[in-house]
Amino acid sequence: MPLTRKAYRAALLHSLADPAEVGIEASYEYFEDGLLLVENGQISAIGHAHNLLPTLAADIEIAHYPDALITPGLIDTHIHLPQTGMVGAYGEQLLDWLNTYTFPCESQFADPAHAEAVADIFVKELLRNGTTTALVFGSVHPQSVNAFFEVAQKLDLRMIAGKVMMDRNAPDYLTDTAESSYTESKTLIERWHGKGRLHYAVTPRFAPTSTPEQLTLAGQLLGEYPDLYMQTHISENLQEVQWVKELFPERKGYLDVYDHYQLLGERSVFAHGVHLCDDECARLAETGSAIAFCPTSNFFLGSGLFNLPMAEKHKVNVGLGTDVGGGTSFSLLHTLNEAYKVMQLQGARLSPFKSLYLATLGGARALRLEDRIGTLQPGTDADFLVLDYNATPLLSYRLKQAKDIAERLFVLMTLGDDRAVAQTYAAGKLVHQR
Ligand SMILES: Nc1nc2[nH]cnc2c(=O)[nH]1
Ligand SMILES: [Zn+2]
Repeated sequence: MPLTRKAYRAALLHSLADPAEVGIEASYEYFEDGLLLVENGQISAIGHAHNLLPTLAADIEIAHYPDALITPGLIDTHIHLPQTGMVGAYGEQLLDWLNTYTFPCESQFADPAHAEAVADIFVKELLRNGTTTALVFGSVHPQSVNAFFEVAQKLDLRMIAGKVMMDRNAPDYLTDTAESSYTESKTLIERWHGKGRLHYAVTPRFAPTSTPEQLTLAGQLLGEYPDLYMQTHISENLQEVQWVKELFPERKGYLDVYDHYQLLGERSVFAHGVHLCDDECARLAETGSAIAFCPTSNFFLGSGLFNLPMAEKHKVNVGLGTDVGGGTSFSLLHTLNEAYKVMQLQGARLSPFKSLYLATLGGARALRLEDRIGTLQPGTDADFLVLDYNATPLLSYRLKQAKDIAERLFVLMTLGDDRAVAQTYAAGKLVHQR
């Protein structure tokens, strides 16, 4: 294969570590006039332009963005493909919202043509918003995952997805059985897991919609293949938490249900966790499990405020999730704007560098992919964004008032959204151009 090589000159910013662990200053690296060298889909060098330019071959192509910021691609650790068409469903909290809007909307995925059409829109929307990796819920229908992976494979994206397992407490038209969910998941794993940059996630929707038999088989699947992911929901809404107590009275609490069925582990991601207690956070940390923090969804569905400081205290890995369609935006920039307010309402702060971490390296760590994505380190996949400082007149004017990169970053998160994403690159290829 011929060597492809290209250089990108711009301001460059990436996380090096969690600010909660190393302090803000040691948590990031910033080059005001930086150069990123990409070779064969991977980053091969990063540094100051004045240091790297003299080392480049004379014929190398250099893209220069004097008024833009290059960051790693954003990582969405929780989103639902089949809810693309129902963002903004009015008036309900979680359990009624599922019955009134979500299940009927997801039922449309019985039609493979519908699944293909929505998968196409969904992936375009991810890339338009600068999301290069997502952990994705399909519907109960295997074709939802097939359609998604087909699109992702064509673009050589690093993506993780799974078919929902759901064999009770949902309409008959949308349930599988413990046995069928096992065999259908297995077929999808055989077809997709580890193909290129694709990974499979065993996906029991949440404890109330799975029988003990189904949860047992989900745990069994995880033991059968290496590096499989597990994704589900936990402790999002108080009525939901109460319902789980009634359905599983023999268990200590919500997390203990999943623990009992061996669903915790280093590649397990639990969405929301708004109402988790200290002991549950400690157990998540002990097992290396992660939480997806989904602020726009928690506001929209009136679920509550996620306690990020508690997760930090226990050293639980936390990523950021849009949770579309309970969440209201595909934009992780917009999601960070809301995350800041979640912290404000609890008398805490979310620094711009912690925000950057959550949307990039923190997400990568939650997914155990930090050696591949989430930074601009040499040797990692060239998944990155060009954020345009002049995307809108207000953004442009406001950024000119900003004194340093911390303030510019915070303004990008407050005023920025899909409009700020000028280009998205995946494995070194341009996959979105605004
Ligand atoms: N936000 C959200 N919570 C859930 N809990 C179980 N299913 C869902 C879902 O689709 N969205
Ligand atoms: Zn969700």
